[in-house]
Amino acid sequence: MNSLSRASRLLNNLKPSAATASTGVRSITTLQETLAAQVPGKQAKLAALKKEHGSKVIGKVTIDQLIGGARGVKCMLWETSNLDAEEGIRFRGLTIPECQQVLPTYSGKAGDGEPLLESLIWLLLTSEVPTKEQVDTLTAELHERSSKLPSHVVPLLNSLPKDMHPMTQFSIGLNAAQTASSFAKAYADGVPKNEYHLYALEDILNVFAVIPEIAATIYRNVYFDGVVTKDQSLDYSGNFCRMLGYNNPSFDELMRLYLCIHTDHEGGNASAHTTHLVGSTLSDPYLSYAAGLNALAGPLHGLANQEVLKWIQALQEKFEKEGKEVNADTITEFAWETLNAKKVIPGYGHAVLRKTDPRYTCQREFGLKHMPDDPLFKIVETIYQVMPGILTEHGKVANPYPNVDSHSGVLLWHYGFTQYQYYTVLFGVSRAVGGLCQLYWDRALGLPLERPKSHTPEWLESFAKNNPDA
Ligand SMILES: CC(=O)SCCNC(=O)CCNC(=O)[C@H](O)C(C)(C)COP(=O)(O)OP(=O)(O)OC[C@H]1O[C@@H](n2cnc3c(N)ncnc32)[C@H](O)[C@@H]1OP(=O)(O)O
Ligand SMILES: O=C([O-])CC(=O)C(=O)O
Repeated sequence: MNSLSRASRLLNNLKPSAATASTGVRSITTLQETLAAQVPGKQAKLAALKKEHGSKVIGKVTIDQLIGGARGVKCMLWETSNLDAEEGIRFRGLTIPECQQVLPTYSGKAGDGEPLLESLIWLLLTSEVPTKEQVDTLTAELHERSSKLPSHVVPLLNSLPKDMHPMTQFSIGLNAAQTASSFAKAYADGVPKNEYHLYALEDILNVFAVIPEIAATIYRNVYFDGVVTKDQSLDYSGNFCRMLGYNNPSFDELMRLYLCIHTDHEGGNASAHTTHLVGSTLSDPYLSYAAGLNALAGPLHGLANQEVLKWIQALQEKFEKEGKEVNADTITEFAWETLNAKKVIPGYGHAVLRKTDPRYTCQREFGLKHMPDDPLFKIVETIYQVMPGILTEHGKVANPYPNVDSHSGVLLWHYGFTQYQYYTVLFGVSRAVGGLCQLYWDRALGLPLERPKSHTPEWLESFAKNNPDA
């Protein structure tokens, strides 16, 4: 088969069945059609930018930055979101409150409830705010694609030791699902590079579709009976909640909010960057995002949400034993013990943000609305009152304010979701969306292998010696 007919066959396969009504008349523009219309223009724009301005200097790099984890070094193209140190994240230009105002919700009315994850997938991929009808077609398509989880994955997950960390299991599960990759097959078959994005999109939508079952199987296996029950009459998040074993409309709303706000945080964060880096080698989207999951599993990144709960549990345990109340004074005492032991306060600080994370703020607002009297919610509120002052006094931290991980666990705990070792898996279900929507554009724009330059300490010493005024 020549590559043109293969590509047009793929495009036909990609059209969601729900987009064509039972009459066979297509009434709305599908996700694939929207993207197909955008790709040539975006490719041309990027080529023009490179041609006209490619040699312009946008920054310098100091030795501090080279040693210090490349903070602030501008070296990555990222379409889907942008992070401002003061304001926080914007998804395709929209802040979180703006997304909450304009994106379709479960009730169908924007602003009435939390946005659907499918709305955000559409927004991040296309930069357009979808209609509820468009979102519904995507929900139906993802439900249909969920059958593409290879049959060996659940038995493999069932065979894993229950005490293996849920993130390790998640990574194994997604790596194992890679046998279904269309991208890997297409590459092996020798498709031309201008078609890579078509196969990448196929894989990306399939990853979105199958990861709830991987994640839910891990949860049900490790903590319960291993039984996963779907309800595909619901949206992506609602169905995921049923698969996890939760059936509470308020928890469904929390999960919609949770899954939307954790999706994307521009390109430099470790999980997104890893996905982008691994994808740049033309590893397929399954392998690329499995690598991203391994980055998310680190305690300075996504694992911090479990560490926050662990920290609060240890705090409660200590003062209960001592017969003391958990209040501003005891929290301050415990925070100083942590800092003096040269450990971090989980959920505080950030590599880019210099103000309270708006993802913290919207979760706090959810808490104020749904659980203002919850004892753990109140502890988090008290921590928020004292911690910025403590960290400022400590004097090392560039940002003394809370990040997203500081609040997420407490909200889950309120609904009885107390298995905090699992929390980062939920983060991983959401982060797939940001990392992989960008990976689609990486391939559509033909971005090259990522390969920055490193230097030895000897080179740096000699550079510094020979360039006293640099
Ligand atoms: C989804 C996310 O990934 S959000 C981040 C989740 N991670 C956490 O919440 C873990 C706690 N926070 C941290 O460890 C850090 O703030 C990070 C990793 C998020 C950012 O790291 P950096 O950009 O290096 O932070 P910063 O420039 O403020 O670090 C300066 C010093 O303050 C320390 N510091 C930063 N945050 C904290 C904190 N919460 N508690 C104690 N010390 C801290 C750093 O360890 C560093 O110490 P060092 O000079 O001895 O190495
Ligand atoms: O931006 C970062 O470095 C970390 C973070 O908050 C995220 O990835 O969500």
